[in-house]
Amino acid sequence: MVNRQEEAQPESGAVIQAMDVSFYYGPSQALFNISLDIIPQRVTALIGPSGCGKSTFLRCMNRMNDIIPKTRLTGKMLINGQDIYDEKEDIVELRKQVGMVFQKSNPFPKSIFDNVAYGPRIHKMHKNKMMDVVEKSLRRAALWEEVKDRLTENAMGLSGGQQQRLCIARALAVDPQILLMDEPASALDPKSTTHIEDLIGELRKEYTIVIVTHNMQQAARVSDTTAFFYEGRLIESGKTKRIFTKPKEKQTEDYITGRFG
Ligand SMILES: Nc1ncnc2c1ncn2[C@@H]1O[C@H](COP(=O)(O)OP(=O)(O)OP(=O)(O)O)[C@@H](O)[C@H]1O
Repeated sequence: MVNRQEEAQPESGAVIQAMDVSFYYGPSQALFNISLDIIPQRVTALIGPSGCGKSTFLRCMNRMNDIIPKTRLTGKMLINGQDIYDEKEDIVELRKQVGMVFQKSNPFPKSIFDNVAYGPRIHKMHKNKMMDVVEKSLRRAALWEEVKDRLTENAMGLSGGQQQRLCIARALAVDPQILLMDEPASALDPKSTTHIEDLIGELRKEYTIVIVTHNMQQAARVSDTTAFFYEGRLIESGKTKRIFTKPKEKQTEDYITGRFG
């Protein structure tokens, strides 16, 4: 099997470079020799059937798998040319640079304001700047107008779609370069899903986004580049339009035409 990324070659250098990445949960190998360049300020969708390793690969990009005991990565994961698995890597800084949004929104049981201010406080941002950062982040997450008069209310009182946008605002508050999104809309109703997809369209102007999705229509709508995974292997990657219209590999074609998965 060949890892293809012909059209995906960046003009100006990849922001994330996976180089021959394999990943193990204890003795069980979940990823096999993945090499993929992620292009800055674009949306890259990771697609493939359940259990093919999409989330595992996503979590390798900010070392989120480190919290699972007995896991191991081989190969290299470079961000801006730096190996994030180097022993000198500062994990707190890494997670600031590479934000993450999960399938199930997970606001803290605190006020809307405190949710967004959480990261900036950890990074010791001065109190005077906090209100500006909270407003800017909520605006970027397209939530400000809905919550500006209730910032002190508990975030758990927001709707599911609002909670997910709050989690996006929380991730943006520390000014990341990259945003990882693991099925960010799969628990939401169609209207909230559209809202999140529109938001991704806006955010791609400023951030590099990698999104895991089960939903192929969603991948086709929101992403510039698509990478298809199958059984822990990267089968094919390239421009989304090409992947969905002229896949080169039979497994990709079978998947996008709904023959399996
Ligand atoms: N914490 C874990 N411990 C052990 N094995 C795991 C763990 N998480 C995932 N795996 C295994 O790794 C493989 C890849 O799983 P992963 O969740 O990355 O796939 P996925 O493509 O994101 O699937 P889904 O779309 O169902 O979320 C699967 O075989 C899964 O069982």
